[in-house]
Order: sequence, then structure tokens, then C-alpha cells
Amino acid sequence: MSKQPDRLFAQPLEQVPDFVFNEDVVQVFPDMIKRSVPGYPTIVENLGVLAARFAQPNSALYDLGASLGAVTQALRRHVRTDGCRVIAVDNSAAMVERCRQYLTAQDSMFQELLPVQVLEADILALPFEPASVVAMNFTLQFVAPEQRLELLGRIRQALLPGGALILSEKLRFTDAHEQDLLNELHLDFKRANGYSELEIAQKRSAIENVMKPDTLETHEQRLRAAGFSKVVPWFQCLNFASLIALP
Ligand SMILES: C[S@@+](CC[C@H](N)C(=O)[O-])C[C@H]1O[C@@H](n2cnc3c(N)ncnc32)[C@H](O)[C@@H]1O
Ligand SMILES: O=C(O)C(=O)C[C@]1(C(=O)O)C=C[C@@H](O)C=C1
Repeated sequence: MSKQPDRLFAQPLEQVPDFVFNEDVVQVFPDMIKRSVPGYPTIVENLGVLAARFAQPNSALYDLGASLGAVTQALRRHVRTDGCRVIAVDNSAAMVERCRQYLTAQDSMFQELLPVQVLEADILALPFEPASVVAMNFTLQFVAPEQRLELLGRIRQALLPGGALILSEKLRFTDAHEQDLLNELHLDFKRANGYSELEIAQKRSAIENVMKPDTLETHEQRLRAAGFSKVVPWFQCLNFASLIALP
């Protein structure tokens, strides 16, 4: 994986453009996400552990919004169920190209990894195959809010009995005090990871139009409306959480 440090927002920009997952972001992405999302390494590794419990023989495991394939790798490290294969999907050409390179390098180093297919596609337009595990790690927050329910409904339809959707998201809070506290603590996390006030402020303007977090209650209600029978939060670190949704 690229070890390049994230300095994308270190210099003052006259106008901060909306955040896009382009080549510049790809170069620094592993460093950016680890220094920006509290608990990210724990979530990724345990996604593999969780998936191993829900994986059904001869089924697809999806990694939606795979970026550089960190979750795909965790699935391949932990799932040992016969006949499973991973389908990693992302609509950023730059991400997909680098993801394929990383996965090919892994394949040449390790035997017995699950087969993987990397698709450059929009998850909003993708017909899903029957699947036992669908992982969406910090991807739904980038989908337009009015399209989220329909997407979750299609995922629910594709899920096999005994399977699960694992959904990780940044959260928003209706209680103003809770929102302010967790937001401030998240900024402290970024500061502790070496981001300057300028980097933090410019990144915030870059993502505020493209990333729209929901409250935990909105997630739970929408997952139910999409046909999921049970929603179990399994991880939260500050304002970032991960949920297991059962069909
Ligand atoms: C925050 S990153 C996900 C991080 C990754 N899952 C991980 O754990 O390392 C969000 C990813 O979702 C992708 N994405 C956003 N909207 C998408 C869509 N409609 N279809 C496919 N991919 C999408 C972006 O290109 C980006 O790579
Ligand atoms: O909330 C923030 O400030 C973030 O930087 C979060 C976040 C994310 O949750 O995906 C946003 C964009 C980058 O992909 C990495 C992290």
C-alpha cells in the first residue's frame, strides 16, 4: 500500500473544490482514512471476522465502495467458507486501477485467498447477485440521501438467509450537545494525528457538500423500511459507527 502522507489540504487554497476520489486522493488514501476515521483499522479487520460468521457456501461477498480494497483483503484473510468469492465495486477509475494492482500483488504472495473480481461501477446501477455478506464501509454517506433507501432495498433483496449487511458510517446526532462534543473530539483525533487547523478546515469544506451523515435512528429506521429485520450496532468510536443489519 502507498505510504505517502496526506498533505492534500496543507496549503491554503483560494477556493476549496468539492472532494472527489481522484488520483491525488488515491495516492494518500490509506494515510488519510487512518488519520481521519477513529477506529478504522479495528473496523476493517473485524469486518473480516464478522463476515466469516455470515458467509454462506458458494455465494458472493460484496465490498461496496471498495476504494483500495482494504475490506476486500480483510474478507479474504478471514472467510474460509467453500466457494465464496469477493466482488469489490467502486465508481472511481483511479481507485479501481490501484485496487486491482494491490490485489494482484497479494495474490502473488499468498495462496488460498478467496477469488476476487474488481468492478468499476456505480452501486446505484449495479444488479446484485445473491450474496451472503455485503460490506459498505463509509460509502453510503457519499450516496445522495434520497437514493439510500432504494439501494438498501436492493441489497436486502440480494441477501441470502443467514447473511448480513455490515454498514459503517460517520454519524450525526440530533442532540446539539452530543453533536458538538463528538465533533470536537473528532477534531482532537485529527489534531492528535498531525493535521493542522488549516488542513482540518479545508477538508471540512471539501466534504460538506458531498458527504451527508445520518443519525443512528435514521439508519435504523431506513434499514427496517428496506426490509431488514434486525439492526445491531457492533462498534462506535466517537462519531463513527458500524452496524450489522440482518435480513
Ligand atoms: C470513504 S471511501 C470507502 C473506504 C473503503 N471502503 C475502505 O474501507 O477503505 C468511499 C468510496 O466509495 C466510492 N463510491 C462513492 N459512491 C459510489 C457509488 N455510487 N458507486 C460506487 N462507488 C462509490 C468512492 O469512490 C470511494 O472510493
Ligand atoms: O469526517 C471527516 O472529516 C472525514 O475525513 C471522514 C472521511 C470518511 O468518513 O470517509 C471522509 C473522506 C475520506 O475518505 C476519509 C474520511
